Amino acid sequence: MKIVIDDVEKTFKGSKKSDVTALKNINFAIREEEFVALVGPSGCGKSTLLNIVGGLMSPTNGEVYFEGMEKKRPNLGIVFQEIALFPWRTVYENVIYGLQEQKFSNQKQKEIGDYYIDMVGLNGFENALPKQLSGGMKQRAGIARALAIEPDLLLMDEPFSALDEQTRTLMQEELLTIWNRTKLSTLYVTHNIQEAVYLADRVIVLSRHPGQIKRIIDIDLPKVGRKAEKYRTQFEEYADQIWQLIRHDAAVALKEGG
Ligand SMILES: Nc1ncnc2c1ncn2[C@@H]1O[C@H](COP(=O)(O)OP(=O)(O)OP(=O)(O)O)[C@@H](O)[C@H]1O
Repeated sequence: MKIVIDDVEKTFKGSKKSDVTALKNINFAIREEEFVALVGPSGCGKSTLLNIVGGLMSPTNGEVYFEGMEKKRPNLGIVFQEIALFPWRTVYENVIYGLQEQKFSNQKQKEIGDYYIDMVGLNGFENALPKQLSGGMKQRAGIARALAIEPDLLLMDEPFSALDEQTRTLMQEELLTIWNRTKLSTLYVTHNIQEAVYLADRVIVLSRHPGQIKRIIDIDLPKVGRKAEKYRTQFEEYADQIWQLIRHDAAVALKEGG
């Protein structure tokens, strides 16, 4: 199975001002068990592209399809920056939400719910309400909920950007551990270059106005232990290469206010 993003274009119709072409000529595929990061300056269309891949928005031209899949509709796991947990549901009830929707038996819900709560390290907090959780724990609950439906594709839009730096670093490490267990095809939006190099198999760099693919970079480093001393030079070279590609557009975005 692979997810094909085929010549996607998105133009937002302006009211008084002219139309905004947010994305143009976007062509790539997410392979089975591949982690793809999407990076680019503010306003390059990262979120728009993720929304289109997730079917939350239609492209103006082109299409997204799941190749080699027998089911009619793919299962999608979505994790946003601000996880929208149901405030009146406990952690457990939030995690099994998608399973209830899909009419899984109570026993199956419990089995899968417990498995993913354990995977994200929320044991002991099953009965807590979201307001009792820290930011990092909320994100973990959201990730468990997205994983519980065993999605064909995991979509993550800046999932850790609202967290403090230490929590964020820990969550990146945890995500990598989880990913190594689940090996889910993942599209991950971030403006953090280090995060992209740390997590991804491939990094897609977008330019802005219109958002186009500037370069696709294979991160040829082992998934585990990527931050080890012996890879430091290569890691920094990848990060620098990406920054050089983004730098000019990021400076323009800063002047224009995004
Ligand atoms: N609903 C909309 N109507 C009009 N223009 C839009 C709409 N949504 C996004 N845009 C424009 O499309 C472009 C891409 O926006 P998008 O939010 O996808 O970028 P982004 O890369 O995710 O930005 P950021 O990193 O700041 O979150 C921007 O120029 C934005 O102003």
